[in-house]
Amino acid sequence: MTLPETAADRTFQVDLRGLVDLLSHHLYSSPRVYLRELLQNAVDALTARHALEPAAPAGSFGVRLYADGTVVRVEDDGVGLTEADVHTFLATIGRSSKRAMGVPPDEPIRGWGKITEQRDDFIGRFGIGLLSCFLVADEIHVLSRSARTPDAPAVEWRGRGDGSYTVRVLPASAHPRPGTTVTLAPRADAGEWTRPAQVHALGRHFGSLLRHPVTFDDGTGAASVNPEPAPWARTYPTPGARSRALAAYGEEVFGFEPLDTVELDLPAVGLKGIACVLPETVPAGRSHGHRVHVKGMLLSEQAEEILPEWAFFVRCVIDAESLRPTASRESLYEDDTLAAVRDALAERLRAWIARAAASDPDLLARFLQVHHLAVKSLAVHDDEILRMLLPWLPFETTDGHTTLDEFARTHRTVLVTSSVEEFRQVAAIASAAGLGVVNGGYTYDRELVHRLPEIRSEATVADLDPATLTAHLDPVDRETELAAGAYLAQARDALAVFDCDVALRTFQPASAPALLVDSREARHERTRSRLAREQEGGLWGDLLGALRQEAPRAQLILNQLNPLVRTAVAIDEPELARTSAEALYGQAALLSRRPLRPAESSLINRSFLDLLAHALRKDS
Ligand SMILES: Nc1ncnc2c1ncn2[C@@H]1O[C@H](COP(=O)(O)OP(=O)(O)OP(=O)(O)O)[C@@H](O)[C@H]1O
Repeated sequence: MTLPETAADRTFQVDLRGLVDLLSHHLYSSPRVYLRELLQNAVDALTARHALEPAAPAGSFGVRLYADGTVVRVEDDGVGLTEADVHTFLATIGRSSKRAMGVPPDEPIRGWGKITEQRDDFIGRFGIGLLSCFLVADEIHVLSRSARTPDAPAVEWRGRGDGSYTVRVLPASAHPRPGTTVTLAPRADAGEWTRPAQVHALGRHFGSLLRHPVTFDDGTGAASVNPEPAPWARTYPTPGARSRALAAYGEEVFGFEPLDTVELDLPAVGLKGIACVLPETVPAGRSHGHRVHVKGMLLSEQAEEILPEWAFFVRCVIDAESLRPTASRESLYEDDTLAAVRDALAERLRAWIARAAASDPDLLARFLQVHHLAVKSLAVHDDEILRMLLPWLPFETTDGHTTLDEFARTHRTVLVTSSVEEFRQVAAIASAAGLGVVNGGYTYDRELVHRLPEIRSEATVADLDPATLTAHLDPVDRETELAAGAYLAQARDALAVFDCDVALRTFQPASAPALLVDSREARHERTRSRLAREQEGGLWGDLLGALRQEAPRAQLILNQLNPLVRTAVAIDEPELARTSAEALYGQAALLSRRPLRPAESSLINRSFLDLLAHALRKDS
């Protein structure tokens, strides 16, 4: 088959209904965004008007919203449109007057210095925002007069959802002043988004921080939508009044009373705002969106990209000049500016933590009480945070819940367990023996405690193993040891099935008859050895055998200070001696609160029944 010599060039046809459907279902989160897009176009038009008339005093041009239940109108004193503009920009989907004047979309933004020069002037850039009006109306009516040519006529554009439009040139008197008026006659099913009260609420929601005057009128009189500048742009009589006002604003926006409010200010990108520290713990990894305004206009309430993941203990409201929103406006364009903003804001939060650590111990304590897990996860990867905060972080220790700093002052060697269960086993006895032990069983804790010598060179940190503990318990005198020899041999024999050694020591509290010292690694090692023995010769046996180390044994340490133990070691009935050793092992295993193995459970049962039988026999 041969192709025709001259293939005629054709133009794509766009099915506007399909496109609007795509936008409403996949780009915009709700039909209410139509008002955001109209407001944003008005703001961009005001920006262009100020660029055209730089001498005009700030506030001389504004935006007026009107809704009376039958129409929604957005009127601005912006730069307006000529007839040619209408054809080029309004009637061509995807074409925007702002891209030509702003930063070209693909031009890379370089370092901080350049960002100031390359600041985007406009919020819009994709040339599709106006289409969002079709989410609530079938026709968009635009009446405009250009400020660029003072004696220009007015121009009217009617665009319809079916893709057709009309343009008419009207006498200047049809729009006496430069600017643009967009009017929508809402569809019956869009009443929810176009009722006067809703338009007013949406106007306040999206436009409360706009720097141009915005009013709302429902036919009964105009009221300001943004009567006051952003809370951080106001002046206050005292620094205290300022921080109270910022906290109150944070509470109004997020619905919680911030633990503290951090002021954010990055002049290089014209960014100002606040970070509100959450007063309650949030599960790590739960994302909390931040409110991002660009040139005062609220674009996103769920932006996550402005802070690194570790900063999940704050929620921010920011207003920036030059962050670039994506077409949906609900997130931000991932460019060098955003990366630099993220780094700089993270730095501000670090500085806040550092300041609290250095000069506001009360605040730091309240912060760490709520967010220590977040800080621990941060400190593991961030040396600076580690250096600043490790001494202040709370840990479970043999001195109760305390900071590492305090703990290291009373204990030259800080011992750390590798599991919560080990800590439970040894805490009381270790502390009676004068040892300082930290529970290293919680996420990050053991790793963090081991890094203590990096910031306190005089501190020594070691893992607590059974041998260390036993070495710190007082031995009994030779005579007592000899007298107990026969009993200890019986006990060792009875407990050999559990790979458990038996020793006699004296330790406090005297009420504790026995201590079972065992570590999770030791138990794993023993399970591995047992499997290797059972599988001897097979492939698994060889593999497990190769992995086998000298299996560390558990140790049952009997307390010579305990009256029951003193009686037990004197038993001369072999059966009873075995049963009492098993019962002491069972009780110590129960106290360790670790899960019992089936053999241990049956041992506890058996020894209990045996002891009961013995007691009853004795009575009869
Ligand atoms: N109120 C207005 N005043 C002046 N020009 C306007 C106004 N509203 C729209 N326009 C013109 O219509 C064009 C298209 O507007 P639209 O909202 O569809 O896209 P955009 O604002 O350029 O980009 P985005 O899709 O990112 O919002 C604009 O670029 C602008 O030239």
